[in-house]
Amino acid sequence: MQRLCLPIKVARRSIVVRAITTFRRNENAVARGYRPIAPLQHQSTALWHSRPFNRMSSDASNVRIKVDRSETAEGAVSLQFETLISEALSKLDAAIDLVSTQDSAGTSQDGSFDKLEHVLQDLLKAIQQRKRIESKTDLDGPSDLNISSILHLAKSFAEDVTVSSKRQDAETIIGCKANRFIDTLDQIASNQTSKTTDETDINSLPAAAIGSQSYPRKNRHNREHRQQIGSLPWFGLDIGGTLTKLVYFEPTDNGEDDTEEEVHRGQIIRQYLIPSKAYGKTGVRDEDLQLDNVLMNGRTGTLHFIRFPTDRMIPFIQLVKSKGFVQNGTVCATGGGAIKYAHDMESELSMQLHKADELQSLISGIEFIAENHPEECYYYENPLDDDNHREVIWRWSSGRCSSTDDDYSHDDRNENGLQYPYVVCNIGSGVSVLVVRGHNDFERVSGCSIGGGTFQALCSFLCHSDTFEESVKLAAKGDNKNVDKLVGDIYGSAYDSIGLSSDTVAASFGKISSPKDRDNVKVEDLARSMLVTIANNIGSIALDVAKLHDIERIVFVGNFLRGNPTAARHLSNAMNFWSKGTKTALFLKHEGYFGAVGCLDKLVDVANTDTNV
Ligand SMILES: Nc1ncnc2c1ncn2[C@@H]1O[C@H](COP(=O)(O)OP(=O)(O)O)[C@@H](O)[C@H]1O
Ligand SMILES: CC(C)(COP(=O)(O)O)[C@@H](O)C(=O)NCCC(=O)O
Repeated sequence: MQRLCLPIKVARRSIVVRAITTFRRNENAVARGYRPIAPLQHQSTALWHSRPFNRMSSDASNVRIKVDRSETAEGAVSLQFETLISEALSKLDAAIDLVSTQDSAGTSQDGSFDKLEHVLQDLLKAIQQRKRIESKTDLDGPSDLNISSILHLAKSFAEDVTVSSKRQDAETIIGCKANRFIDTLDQIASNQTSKTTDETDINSLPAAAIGSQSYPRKNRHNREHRQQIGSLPWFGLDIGGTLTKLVYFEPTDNGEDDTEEEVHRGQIIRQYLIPSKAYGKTGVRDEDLQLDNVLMNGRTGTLHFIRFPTDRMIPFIQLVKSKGFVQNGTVCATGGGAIKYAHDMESELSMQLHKADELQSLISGIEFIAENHPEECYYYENPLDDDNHREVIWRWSSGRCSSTDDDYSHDDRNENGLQYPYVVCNIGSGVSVLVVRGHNDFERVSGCSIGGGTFQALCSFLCHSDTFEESVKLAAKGDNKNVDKLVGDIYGSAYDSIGLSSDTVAASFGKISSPKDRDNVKVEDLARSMLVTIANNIGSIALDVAKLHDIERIVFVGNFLRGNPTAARHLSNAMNFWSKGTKTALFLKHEGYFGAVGCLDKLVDVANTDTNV
């Protein structure tokens, strides 16, 4: 297999991307049966449309490219792979050329960038912040929405390619990513072009992803596209068994096509939400999790993260009604409450709730945040060492092993990042365990009713702790060894022949079975034992799944982990210990918010199809 490399050279307003491209020049491509779909102005590279590829991407398995050497001749595999890469990189190259040509101020002039990722990030910023393309260029080119979207995709694609190329199975992985990348570009292209032509077949469109002469220059924000995906404001709501998570997308781009009503309602929402971090007695905005400059459904904005107990859902609906937050807006909801409260919400708020599947939203949300927040993921070093444990950022997408990450750049674990396949273990009220094999390719393979809800309920009964936060604090102070019976308590030492150290828990709560123990036990120790019991149980289920499916990385999410490093450290230790270091426990900073983000990110799908779960 040829190895993919992306040496990037940045000179004054000229960006050269070199990679494996079998036909970067028109003649070669034509000779191989491909036809240009969008010759670009001001640049040497045309966009190429690959009919074989498009057939593949529209078939039922379009989320995965199967490069199966046993069924496919080596040459055909390479050709297919090279075609994908070539096409993707042509588009990437085209996007870069297009923007660098148009960006006359040249944000990439300083010549100091040596990584594609940095170049693209700056170009993206240039587009988002200054909007110069829209007002000052004389090109009848694509809209800023188009360019931003393409750059966003190009950026994450380029990063993915850079990282994936280091892996042995790079061919398959990059094939998948290329497929997804091009699919999405095609989707953007058809959204863009649908307003100027009745043609829906992408192959027949002269004005594909970028470089078209036929885009109208007015209405660049593409009102039709916006209407398709729902009016502002955009809210994602995950109504869970214990907590409701609300994600609000605050647009920060110029929004020139927003209606007066959308602008007005946005102001009302911002006045209420943004100045405060707490709403009533139970609503909280997690300001530390706020994400700025996020591109979502073609708009740039800030994501705000808010939560409140689900048992406050009815008062919440009344609040939303009294403030008039969502009239004509778009609310996408997931979680069990999206079904349970659908009637109340729709009738009280005179709106239609777009419902999305909880687990699908969870995975979409994880992947969306992965692309937008390079510091999202971390793991623990020395998890149970009170003095020396350390959270280490696991760069799983953008910025992985960037030059700013010297500490980790030689660490293989970081270079791998979060790539398919991975296991997700969601610890909410209950627990779901999923295997994620690729984009849109996941399966819930296990679950367990002993989860975050169990922890808080038992702490409430046994330790009289009224809140989750109090229970977590108690557990952090306690010592489970005073409550749990250890291997050492039974053997007097380790049980070496089966690999059990003397401090391994042999029987949870096993030391407090007599009445006298009961009287002496401290609530902190009880809370800690509860936490360890639950974490070990969940860890064992997640690990079994990882072993069964031969997957190395296990990502733990859910609000049981919110402000609860003790639990995360125990989970980490359990993974290390029981897998003998072959599996890694990863944690995500937006712990319980992925479902809400995912259903918001799926705005296009849910608004169009009105998914019923
Ligand atoms: N403020 C809180 N109130 C109640 N439970 C909380 C709180 N913060 C974290 N938790 C923990 O998070 C769990 C709920 O997690 P979450 O991911 O929101 O799941 P769900 O969707 O089932 O509500 C609770 O069972 C509890 O263990
Ligand atoms: C039913 C649920 C998906 C609901 O999600 P949650 O509100 O707990 O986040 C989850 O609680 C669960 O998977 N429970 C475990 C069910 C079982 O497999 O035993």
